[in-house]
Amino acid sequence: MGDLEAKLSELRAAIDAADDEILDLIRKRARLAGQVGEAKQNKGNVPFYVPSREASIIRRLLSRNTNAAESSHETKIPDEAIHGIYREIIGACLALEHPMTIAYLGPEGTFSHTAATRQFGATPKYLPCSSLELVFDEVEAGRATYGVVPVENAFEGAVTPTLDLFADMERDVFICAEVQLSIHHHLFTYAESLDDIEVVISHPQPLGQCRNWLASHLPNAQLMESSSTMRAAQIVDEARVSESGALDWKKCAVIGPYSIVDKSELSLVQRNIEDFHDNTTRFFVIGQHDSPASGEDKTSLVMSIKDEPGALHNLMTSFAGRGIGLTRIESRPSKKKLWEYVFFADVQGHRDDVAVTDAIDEIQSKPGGFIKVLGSYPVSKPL
Ligand SMILES: O=C(O)C(=O)C[C@]1(C(=O)O)C=C[C@@H](O)C=C1
Repeated sequence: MGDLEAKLSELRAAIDAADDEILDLIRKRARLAGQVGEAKQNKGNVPFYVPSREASIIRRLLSRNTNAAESSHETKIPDEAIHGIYREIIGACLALEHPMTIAYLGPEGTFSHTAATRQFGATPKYLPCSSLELVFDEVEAGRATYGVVPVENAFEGAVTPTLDLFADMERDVFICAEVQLSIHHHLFTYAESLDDIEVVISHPQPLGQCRNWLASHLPNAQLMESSSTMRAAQIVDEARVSESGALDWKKCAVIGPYSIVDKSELSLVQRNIEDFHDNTTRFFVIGQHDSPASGEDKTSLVMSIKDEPGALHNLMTSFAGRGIGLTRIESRPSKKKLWEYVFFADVQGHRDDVAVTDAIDEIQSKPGGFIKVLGSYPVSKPL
């Protein structure tokens, strides 16, 4: 055996021993989480999923990892890796405590699916839904334990169908976590060259997020909207199989995630066509409860006030006067009266914080004031 082989086999034996220890510790962790689950079960009506606790665990480990790298002068294990490893471990422990079904805008492979698996790992059962409305329905009916829905893109703005579902006062779901996902779009087609592409199909958000690229590379292509990116790939594949002629599949292209390569024979012809390379979409995890405070939280609200000059300013003073920062404000038509609006706001802090509670109470007491707390949840970082 050469020197290299001898060295490698010694190191690999040490890695095997380390892996054994890691596995034993994961098993120990799962047993402890199982005991937490039993305690909750005995108490009844206590959520198994606690986003604030998960956020605290991950924040603590990220800072421990940074400190360990600094004090040992070793290369730091990237935050994304620590995050991914622990999300997977915690997700497995959670699913052992209680079976989880996670609804998302499908089919499999959409960005919503990726956001869901980033949050809950590979262990739960995933339930693809053909519309955002169905994701809400599944959660409300209890057929899904949680749902994952896109809420806004950093460059394209609000996912308005999601906001409209939250604005529906008949809906009874809470936001319990947020997930921020880096988004890269790719172009897929059966066409021989870009010159042959006449139709580009995707969800309206990716079409908007690639607007400049499309204008300069496919200026004459017709843009066709689909319910999701993966559905766009299915539409072209269905046209290819049926040869119905309704859609000339050889002249179509699709914009979507890399996962299309696993689900379709479409060729990936152009990578990273998003207009902004730090393109990020924010998703909400919805469920039948929100999250306890984690120490660094946001609260999402939907509100309205009497329609008069300065109405929005009047709403804002309740927060600003208490030093509560706003991280997002969005308006949507109320759909009750012409030119009347509801406002969506994300504010810093938890709904149990005195300042936030006071601001909410104050808005409620203003003439025509209405406010619904959609949920408080831990602040997340883009991944
Ligand atoms: O601490 C809890 O309440 C648990 O249920 C344990 C645990 C974990 O694995 O650490 C699992 C799921 C929860 O979402 C949070 C944490």
